[in-house]
Amino acid sequence: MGTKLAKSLSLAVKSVKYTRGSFNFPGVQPSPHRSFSEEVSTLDSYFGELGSGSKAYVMGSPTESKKWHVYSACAERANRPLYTLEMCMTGLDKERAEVFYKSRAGSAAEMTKISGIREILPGSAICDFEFDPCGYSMNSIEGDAISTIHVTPEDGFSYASFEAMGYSDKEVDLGHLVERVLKCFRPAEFSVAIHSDGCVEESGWGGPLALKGYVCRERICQDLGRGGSVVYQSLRVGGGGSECGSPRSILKCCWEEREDESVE
Ligand SMILES: C[S@@+](CC[C@H](N)C(=O)[O-])C[C@H]1O[C@@H](n2cnc3c(N)ncnc32)[C@H](O)[C@@H]1O
Repeated sequence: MGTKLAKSLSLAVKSVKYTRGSFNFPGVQPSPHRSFSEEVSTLDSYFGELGSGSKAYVMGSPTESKKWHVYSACAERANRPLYTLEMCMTGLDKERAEVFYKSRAGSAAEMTKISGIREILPGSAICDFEFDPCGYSMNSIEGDAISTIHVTPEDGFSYASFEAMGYSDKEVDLGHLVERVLKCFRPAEFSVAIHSDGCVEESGWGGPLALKGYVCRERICQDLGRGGSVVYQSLRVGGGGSECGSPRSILKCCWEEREDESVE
């Protein structure tokens, strides 16, 4: 995998990060995605010896069904902090989701425009793609920064993801960026995970998100050693937020512990 490819190019792997939310349908995932423990074992077979070893966490309190999974292995700290923003959105507003049906918008370019996606990062160059009969993906680039969006608009299991890497707290206001993304999809629930090679919590992107119409369910900060840090926040429409939980380390000996990844 990555290590072999790097060696064939006379390069060495410096750092590895694998993250994901909770699967909507955990029971139908193929190997090695049947559990996070299995994913970690597979990743460790390639990267487990990198630096001082890997770190793996399931972030989210026991009362929350949705978790954030993080695997990190790092040989050395990066010279400058690189920020990654990941948003997972479920329960998309039906009207907003309809935009991603070919019957409604004929082309990917049209979907990009009428959904509001074009306004999220206005300076970026977008390569978009529409699926038949529905669904949408785009990749974009802006200088050193990239972003990507994938939309599954089907009612009952609608989902959209937004990921951006290379933008920083100095140039982009996180609250405004997240608001522009939310405007496109109006999800009932969503999470925001920010990773940086430095300390996210002390950066301009590390504070609690205050977004009109949404309440925070939980907010968790996790240090990843040489791998930097992650701030994970989970929000939902309206009231009824829950208390913040603590991250649960599943390092090494604890991997066989089964986690309940099902989503109600
Ligand atoms: C945005 S795509 C997922 C893209 C993602 N990069 C992937 O490869 O899984 C998911 C949406 O496209 C629709 N779709 C239609 N044809 C598809 C295909 N051949 N492969 C994946 N999704 C497809 C799905 O029903 C869903 O609404």
